[in-house]
Amino acid sequence: MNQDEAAFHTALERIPEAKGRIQSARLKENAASLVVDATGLSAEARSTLERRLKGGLTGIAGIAEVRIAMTEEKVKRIILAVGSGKGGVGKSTVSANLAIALARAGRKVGLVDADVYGPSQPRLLGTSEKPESVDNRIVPVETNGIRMLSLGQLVEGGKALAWRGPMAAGALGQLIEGDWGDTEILVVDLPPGTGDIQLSLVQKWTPTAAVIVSTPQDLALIDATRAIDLFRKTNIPVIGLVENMSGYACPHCGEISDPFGAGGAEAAAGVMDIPFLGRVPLTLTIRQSSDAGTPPASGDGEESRIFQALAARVSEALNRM
Ligand SMILES: Nc1ncnc2c1ncn2[C@@H]1O[C@H](COP(=O)(O)OP(=O)(O)OP(=O)(O)O)[C@@H](O)[C@H]1O
Repeated sequence: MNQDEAAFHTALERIPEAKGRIQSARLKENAASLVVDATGLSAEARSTLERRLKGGLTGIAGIAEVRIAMTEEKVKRIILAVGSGKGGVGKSTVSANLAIALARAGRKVGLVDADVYGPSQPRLLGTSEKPESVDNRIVPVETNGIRMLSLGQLVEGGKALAWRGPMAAGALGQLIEGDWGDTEILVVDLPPGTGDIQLSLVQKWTPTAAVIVSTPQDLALIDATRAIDLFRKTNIPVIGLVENMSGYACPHCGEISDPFGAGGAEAAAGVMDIPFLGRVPLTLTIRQSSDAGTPPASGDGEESRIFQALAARVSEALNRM
């Protein structure tokens, strides 16, 4: 190694961001050529690394030019679709809290709010931060230990969304293909039913698996069956059914009553031959904390434990796939 090469390698070692990422470094005819592993870095972190490398090597004796090639191992990302047959069954609430509970269990989680009719994740997660774009990709906002992008962030607050067909699919694409960095599991909160957004998701991004949320009411379950059919027909494994608003725990005496009946979803899951993932009771805490933008799964109460148990079952099912 000549003197210039030694100075080049010493300068490289002094750039902390480059540690463990340099796959090859050569100095030939005053040009430094680097191959850098950028796996898992966001677009912003990638450009910072590139800047630091150029800055750290420019001006070193024997280096007139710095050439950088970034390589990236494709992160294998799980797309977990959360669907329901009809609206108002608590699909967004379950998606948000499931995503947070998965993150608290150590997974790197992103949440896409694809509900064109009523994007509610910014409110549920208590964030009004607008995402920025870097290199034409939207960078998710970070909140409650997860990353999140919502259709609601793409339009001005209060403006109703009724996107259809190509427009909705285009907007969904911007969210799914956002800069998710090293996110391992992307939870997609779908609109209710089996419309354009569901079809686009299934056709273009082929979710790894789906979870269906239903209430114990018969009507919701009949609708849920349709949502399950859509995934089944397109060969997306349904890892299970969550029964939400199952049993009401009286905040005064603790007595549990079942305004919508009990066990309906579990029985239906059995008939449809899909796993039953568990019950989330109807509680005042879930309603109030969700409306206040402080998701119960981020706290330490009983509700948080319920979502942790749900996340453990979902995680197990994903690990088996
Ligand atoms: N387990 C629960 N206990 C109490 N309230 C709940 C529970 N789950 C959801 N809710 C409340 O029910 C309402 C509807 O929930 P949410 O918005 O999650 O439903 P959704 O199925 O996503 O509806 P939409 O399809 O209309 O977006 C919200 O006010 C929410 O706080």
